[in-house]
Amino acid sequence: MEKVRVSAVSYTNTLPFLYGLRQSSIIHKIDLSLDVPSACAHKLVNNEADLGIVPVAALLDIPTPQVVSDYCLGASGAVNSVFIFSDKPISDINTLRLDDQSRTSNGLARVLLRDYWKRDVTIVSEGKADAYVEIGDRTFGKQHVHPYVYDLSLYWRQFTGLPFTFAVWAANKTLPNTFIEEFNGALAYGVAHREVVLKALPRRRDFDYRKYFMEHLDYRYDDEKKKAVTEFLKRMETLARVPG
Ligand SMILES: C=C(O[C@@H]1C=C(C(=O)O)C=C[C@H]1O)C(=O)O
Repeated sequence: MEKVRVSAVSYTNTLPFLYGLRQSSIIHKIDLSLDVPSACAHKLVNNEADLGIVPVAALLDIPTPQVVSDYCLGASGAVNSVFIFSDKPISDINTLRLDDQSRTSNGLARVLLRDYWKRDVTIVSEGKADAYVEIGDRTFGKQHVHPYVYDLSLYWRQFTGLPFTFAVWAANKTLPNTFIEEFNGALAYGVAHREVVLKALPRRRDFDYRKYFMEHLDYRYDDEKKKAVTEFLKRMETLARVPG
């Protein structure tokens, strides 16, 4: 069999998955690339990869996405790495800049603004804005940089009562069952060995990696997270397309 082209997210949140894949013989059966989430989505949509941890917002652009795993990048409440940062309260912002590394969180910010905060805000892809979306490691330790900080999966929970799913392991084609089972087993191993991954991370005063891996991120793709995907995509589909 040809190697399966796999696109994984290049952020800390994915390290447990990478550990699992690298500890397994599956690593010899894949061509692994590490990409920011928007690039991962682009690869899956354009068939430049076969399998990836796909931002759920991009599932709308893949003709027949096949979710292959019981693991995801999700959160049951605050995730501590997906924010709207602002110098004004949400009630006063008129413009929002999106994060070009994101697909899902950009959509989540817009859904929450419209449906939860009931705000009609102009979206910009670049340049100056009253507030901005930012995701991933760049946000670590940044909660004190701006006076207003909104952790988006926390507000989603307050709005819907549901956890949130940012990205799922999905393929854009049917892959052999034996491969999927082995792949999923490797992911499970990685999630079960988060402590080992934690030991290799540097200590930082302004960010608690242990809490991030063990409490904020929730890797299980369970029924509530599936419900969250359905609910989120239903709302996302009704957003106007923005350039970029
Ligand atoms: C929790 C996170 O979830 C992510 C956010 C994504 C998005 O906004 O498209 C996609 C994958 C995840 O990396 C994060 O990046 O910090």
